[in-house]
Amino acid sequence: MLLEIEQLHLSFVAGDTPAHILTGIDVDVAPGELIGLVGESGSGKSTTVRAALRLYGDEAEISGRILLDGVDMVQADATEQRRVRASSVALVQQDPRAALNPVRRIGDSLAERLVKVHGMRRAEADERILSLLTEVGLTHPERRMRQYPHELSGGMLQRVVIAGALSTDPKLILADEATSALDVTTQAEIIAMFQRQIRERGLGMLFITHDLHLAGAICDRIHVLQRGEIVETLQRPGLFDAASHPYTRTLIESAPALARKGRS
Ligand SMILES: Nc1ncnc2c1ncn2[C@@H]1O[C@H](COP(=O)(O)OP(=O)(O)OP(=O)(O)O)[C@@H](O)[C@H]1O
Repeated sequence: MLLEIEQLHLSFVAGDTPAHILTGIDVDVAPGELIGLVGESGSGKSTTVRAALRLYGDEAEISGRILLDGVDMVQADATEQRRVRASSVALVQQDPRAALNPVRRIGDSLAERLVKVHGMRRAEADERILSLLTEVGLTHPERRMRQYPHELSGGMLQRVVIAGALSTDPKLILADEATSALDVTTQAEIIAMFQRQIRERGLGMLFITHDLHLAGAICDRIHVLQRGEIVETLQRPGLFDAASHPYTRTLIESAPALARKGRS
C-alpha cells in the first residue's frame, strides 16, 4: 500500500478553543489506484492531505495512523518525514503559480530539486525535465525551460508543475484540486495524462476535488467527506447507484444535468 490513513483525527489548537476538523478518516491508496476524496469547500480535503504529509506543526494535534510508502508519518522524526516527502510522494495543488518561483526560469526551478535533493548532475536533470515536459504535453519544451512563469498560461504552468512532480519518480501523487482551475479541454488532457502515468508507471493517486461527477468519471473508489468525516465510500461497479447518504445524493443531484449527461 502506498498510503494508509487509519482513524485520522485532527484539531487545530491555536487560540482558546481547539477546532476539531477531521474525525476518524480512513483512506488507502495502492499502486495503480486512482482514489477520490470529494467534498464541498471546507469539508477538510486539503487538511487531510496536509496532515498526511505532516505539513502542520504545533498548530495541529493529530492522532491515528498515517503510513506513507510504509513509513509511519505520525511517529517519524522531521528528517524522516522530509525524506519521504522528497522521495515517495508529490503534491500538486490548484494554483501552479504558487508552486513556482516567479523570478526564476522554469528550467532552473525544476532542475534545482533534482540537483540539490537528488544529487543529479545539471545536464542529466535538464535532460530528464525536457523529456517530462514533452510527456505532459507541452509544445516547444526547450523554449519553455528558458521562460519565466508569467510568460505561460495557467494550463501550461500546471503541466510544468506536474512535470516537476513526476521528475523525482514519486510512487504517489496527491492531486489537490489540481485540475479545478483549468478549462475543460486542458482538464481532460491532464486527467488523461494522469491516467496514463497511473497505468504505465503503477503510480497511485489521491484525487481531491469538490466535483463528484468528475471523480465518478475517473476514480476506482470515492470517499465522500462532509464536515471532516467520511460519510460514504462509493465503489465500482455501481458507484453512484449505490449512493445512499443524503449528502452524497445532494452532491450527485447538484451538478448541472448537462455535465451529468456528458460524463455518464
Ligand atoms: N491552519 C488552520 N487553522 C485553523 N483552521 C483551519 C486551518 N486550516 C484549515 N482550517 C479549517 O479546516 C476546515 C477544513 O478546511 P480545508 O481547507 O481542509 O477544506 P477543503 O475541503 O480543502 O476546502 P477547499 O476546497 O475550500 O480548500 C475549514 O473549516 C478551515 O477553516
